[in-house]
Amino acid sequence: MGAEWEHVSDIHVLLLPYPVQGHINPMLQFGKRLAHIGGVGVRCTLAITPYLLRQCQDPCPGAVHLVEISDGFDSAGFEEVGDVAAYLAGMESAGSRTLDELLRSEAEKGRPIHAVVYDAFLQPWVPRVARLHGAACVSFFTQAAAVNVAYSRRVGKIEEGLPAGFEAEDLPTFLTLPLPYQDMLLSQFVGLDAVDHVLVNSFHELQPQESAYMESTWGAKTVGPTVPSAYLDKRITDDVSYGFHLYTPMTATTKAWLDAQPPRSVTYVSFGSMATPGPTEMAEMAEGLHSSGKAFLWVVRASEASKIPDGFQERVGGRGLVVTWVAQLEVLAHGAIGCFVTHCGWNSTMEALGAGVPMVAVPQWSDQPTNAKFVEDVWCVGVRARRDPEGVVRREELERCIREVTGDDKYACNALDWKEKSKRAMSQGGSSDMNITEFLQALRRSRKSYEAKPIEPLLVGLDA
Ligand SMILES: O=c1ccn([C@@H]2O[C@H](COP(=O)(O)OP(=O)(O)O[C@H]3O[C@H](CO)[C@@H](O)[C@H](O)[C@H]3O)[C@@H](O)[C@H]2O)c(=O)[nH]1
Repeated sequence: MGAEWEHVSDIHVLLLPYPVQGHINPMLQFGKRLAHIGGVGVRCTLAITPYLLRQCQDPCPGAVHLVEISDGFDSAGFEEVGDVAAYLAGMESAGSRTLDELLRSEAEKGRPIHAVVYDAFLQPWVPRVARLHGAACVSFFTQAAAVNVAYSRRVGKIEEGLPAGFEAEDLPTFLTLPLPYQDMLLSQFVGLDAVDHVLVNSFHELQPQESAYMESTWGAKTVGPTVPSAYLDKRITDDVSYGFHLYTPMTATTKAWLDAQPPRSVTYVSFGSMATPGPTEMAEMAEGLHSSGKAFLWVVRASEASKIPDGFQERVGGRGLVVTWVAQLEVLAHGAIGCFVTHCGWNSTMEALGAGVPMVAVPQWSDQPTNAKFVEDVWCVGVRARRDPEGVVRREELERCIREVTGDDKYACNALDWKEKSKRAMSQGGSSDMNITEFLQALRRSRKSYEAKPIEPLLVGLDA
């Protein structure tokens, strides 16, 4: 038993994200917060696939320890595997086996895992294994409460009516997702009544009705936004980034360029870590940015770069900077940023709210249309770009949206309001802070029953 691990009240929490950037960030960040609030008595360990561990060149997970878990594809990323069904099946079988090994080996090392916080996308196979080891099972939702509620009611799969004020285009895409994804989204709720805790990366005030519904149905608690402390409450002094970039951020180039721009003059454009807009939409976006007349910083991942029109950078000169990845939180917090053209991934959406930056929403798929609906109509912190009959956001439309958001102060004012509310939720006594504290207290209480539970052989549990 190591010297760091000698406290009678010690709790060991294993964090198990779905292995993509937009799911690793919130889970790792939650672990850092838990370790900070829990103090020396709480150890947090994040389990990551070997492939992603290699891809992240300089991890800075703060107080969180990193360990390996396999998804069955140790030498290839999800993009190389390509086949969604094969990937998800491989992840379940290799993941179950290596999770079992990990839980055993940590117990043998004298630091047994008392709780497994796992991505809701990994329901129900993670709890099946975790329970055999007597660990508390904690399902962690990385998407908005409104989206989770929509999926749980299968809205979009069966026509059972739309929520008030919602059009079909505002719902999470469901029927257009590949079948294995549809199954995964519905599986989030299979056996959810039986897990020990349900957490949501959001804060109550953002979607009060939907958060209350999740709380009354599954006892779900909001614990977000899981954004590094430096951008919110500033309680964790060295917590300045997520600490697990899967792509290398071009921080120095970006900062030098932004520093030279006037306040609130730059349009920041990023579609997160997964979106792959078609070549036509990318070309339209390029022309829309050009014709908006504003300076812009555009993140185009290396895999998407071929879709940028030839000679584009030369044509726009110093007015635009195209980069392959940035430290997004730093960019959003930079005074030069005036608006954010975003695909409305849930992390990007909450990061923009937390930074007080208004948005132009260009949702692509999955939960993003619903997030865009909230951006435009509920929080009024931006506008949504509309697609033409061919399904493309044209240059004129993008230009119109950028001009609207940067030309009317109401969007920036509303965004600044949400910045304060985000900060308050995570500050001492805020809604999410209290939920995290209560969660920790519950783990401390349940540690006793953990000690009483015998570990069963894995095969019995998996066959059941
Ligand atoms: O140059 C960049 C671009 C992005 N990011 C970060 O990458 C994350 C991206 O997350 P998100 O905005 O949620 O987008 P996706 O990567 O697309 O996330 C997936 O996961 C999310 C959470 O489930 C969903 O909401 C999205 O629809 C889904 O595509 C954010 O934390 C960003 O700060 C960077 O650090 N640098």
